[in-house]
Amino acid sequence: MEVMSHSSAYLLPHGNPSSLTYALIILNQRLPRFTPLLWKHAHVHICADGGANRLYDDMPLFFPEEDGRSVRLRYKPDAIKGDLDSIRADVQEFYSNLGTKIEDASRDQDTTDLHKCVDYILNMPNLEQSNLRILAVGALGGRFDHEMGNINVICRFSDVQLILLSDHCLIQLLPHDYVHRIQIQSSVEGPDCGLIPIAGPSRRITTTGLKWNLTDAEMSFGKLVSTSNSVQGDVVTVTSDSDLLWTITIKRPQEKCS
Ligand SMILES: Nc1ncnc2c1ncn2[C@@H]1O[C@H](COP(=O)(O)OP(=O)(O)OP(=O)(O)O)[C@@H](O)[C@H]1O
Ligand SMILES: Cc1ncc(C[n+]2csc(CCO)c2C)c(N)n1
Repeated sequence: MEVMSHSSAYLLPHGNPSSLTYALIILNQRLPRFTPLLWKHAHVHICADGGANRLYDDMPLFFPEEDGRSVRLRYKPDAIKGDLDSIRADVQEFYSNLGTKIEDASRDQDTTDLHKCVDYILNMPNLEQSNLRILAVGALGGRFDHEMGNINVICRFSDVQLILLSDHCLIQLLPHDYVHRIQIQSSVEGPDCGLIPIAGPSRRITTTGLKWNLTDAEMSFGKLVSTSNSVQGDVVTVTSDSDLLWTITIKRPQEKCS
C-alpha cells in the first residue's frame, strides 16, 4: 500500500518545507492566533465572503503596536470569493482598491463559500498543485451546520489535502487504502486525538502510535468511534478500508513543550 505522509509543520515558525505549496482560506470566524504564521507560509491567500471582515477587523489585533491600516496593507488577500452576502461594503471596497479579485458566486446557492474557495484554488493556473496543502482557518467551533458543511467539503475533495483549523484543533481526511504516516509536531499539537469513520463503517482499521490502538478492528457511528485517544510517540500510522477523519488538538502557547 502506498504511504501518504502528513505533518502539521505549518504550525512551526520555520516549518515550511519548500517542497509544499500552501494555500490559506480565511472563513468567517474569529481568526486563530497563529493566522499570521500560516499567512507567512502560504503562497496564496483567499477569503471566503465574510472571512474578509475577519481579516480586516482581527489582523490588526495581533499587532497592537502598529497602525491598523499598515497591517491591513501587508495582509492583502489574492481573492475574496463567495455569495458576498456577509462581506461589509467598506471591507469589499478597501480590498478591491488594493487589487484583490472579488469573485461573486452568488448564483450558486447549492455549494458553500468554502467549497467555492477550494474550487477557485484548484483552478488557479499558476499554482503548483502536486504538493498542495489547503489550510482553512475558522472552520470549527461555531455553527454546527457550517461545521458539517466544512467537513462535507473535505469529503467532496477527498483527493485534495484540505486541513480545517480552529484555535483548538485541526481535522483532515485520511483517504482509504493508504498507509498514513502522521508526523506529530509535539511542540504544537497533541496529545488528544481522534479517528472518526466519517464515510460509513470501516471494517479494517489498524493504527500504531496511539494510546488505544486498533488492529484489524471495526469502527462505525453507533458502535466504536475513536474519540479521547492520545498520541504516544512522534509518529502515528493509520490504515483503513474507508475514509477516516483525523483530528488532533493544537496546544496553547503556555502548553508548548520541547
Ligand atoms: N459559525 C461558523 N462555524 C463554522 N464555519 C463557519 C461559521 N461561519 C462561517 N463559516 C465558514 O465561513 C464561510 C463563509 O461564511 P459567511 O458567514 O461569509 O457566509 P454564509 O452565508 O454564512 O455561509 P455560506 O454562504 O457558505 O452558507 C462559510 O462557508 C463557512 O465555511
Ligand atoms: C438541500 C439544500 N439545503 C440547503 C441549501 C442551501 N444552501 C446550501 S449551500 C448555500 C450557499 C451558501 O452560500 C445555500 C443557500 C440548498 N441549496 N439545498
